[in-house]
Amino acid sequence: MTRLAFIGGGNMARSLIGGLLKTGVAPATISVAEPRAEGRQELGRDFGIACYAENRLAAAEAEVIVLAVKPQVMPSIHGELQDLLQRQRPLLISIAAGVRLDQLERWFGTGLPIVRCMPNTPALIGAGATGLCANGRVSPAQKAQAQHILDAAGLTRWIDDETLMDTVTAISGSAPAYFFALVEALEEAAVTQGLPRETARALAAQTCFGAGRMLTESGEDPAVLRQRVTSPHGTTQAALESFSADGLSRIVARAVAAATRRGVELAAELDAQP
Ligand SMILES: NC(=O)C1=CN([C@@H]2O[C@H](COP(=O)(O)OP(=O)(O)OC[C@H]3O[C@@H](n4cnc5c(N)ncnc54)[C@H](O)[C@@H]3O)[C@@H](O)[C@H]2O)C=CC1
Ligand SMILES: O=C(O)[C@@H]1CCC=N1
Repeated sequence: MTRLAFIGGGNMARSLIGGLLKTGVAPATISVAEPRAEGRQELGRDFGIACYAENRLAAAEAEVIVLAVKPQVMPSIHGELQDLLQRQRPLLISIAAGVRLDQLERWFGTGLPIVRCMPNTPALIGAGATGLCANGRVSPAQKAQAQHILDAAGLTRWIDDETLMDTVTAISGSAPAYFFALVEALEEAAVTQGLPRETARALAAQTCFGAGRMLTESGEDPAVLRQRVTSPHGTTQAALESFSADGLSRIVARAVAAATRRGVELAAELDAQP
């Protein structure tokens, strides 16, 4: 079985590890480096995996290393791993938003096989969505290996043009938060009208779940599903007309552009570092 190390044991590493274990991957094949003692304790307790304070200890013997630290931390971790990486030549998988393949090659070594990917937190329950992009050093077998790891987290799609990875981040990496925000807004609106909060939340959350399942399981166009809810001159039409009058499409397009731009900026900020 592939030996897998995570550098950084935060939210996203938890989500990916949770997804992997649910598909039957043995806990003994996964190790994590996490500087926070509390984080290590939680990961060990929840998943039964080996946790280390030092990156080198977690990465020792790994065939695949998942870089799961914040983009700003990425340039600072290569020093401690460099000789190990040159000796072991593992497949590196970065999940950091914005961080480009050429930056990873510069920091970790130009000869290394590297996959840049963008998963999302529903990976924790196997319902994630991940875009992946490989550098020229990644062999077909390693590509399959990366896909296998991310398939455990849910749906995967390869992206040929790396510049589109920031768009992927904007429409799936960050997007669970958009749906959570919509449910929060629905809940608030219902509470304002007098519905008990618990009832409002349960109804809104289940509706989000149901709509998501219909979208992914029916194979039908979202517009068709929308039309089926929308009776002529009914309640849904009234709501959709209100959304339209307030410029929902424009609001969403602007938000996606802002997230995409922020991905590009994150990489530029790292380029600007001494
Ligand atoms: N949270 C999300 O929904 C998603 C996050 N990402 C990306 O995943 C990466 C991690 O994000 P999160 O898990 O949300 O952040 P997080 O802050 O929860 O996790 C990062 C972990 O790295 C640890 N860390 C800090 N310095 C370290 C070092 N020198 N060596 C090893 N570990 C170190 C921190 O203690 C922390 O537990 C980011 O690059 C982010 O862009 C990608 C997709 C979705
Ligand atoms: O907000 C962020 O920067 C990270 C990347 C995608 C989701 N969370």
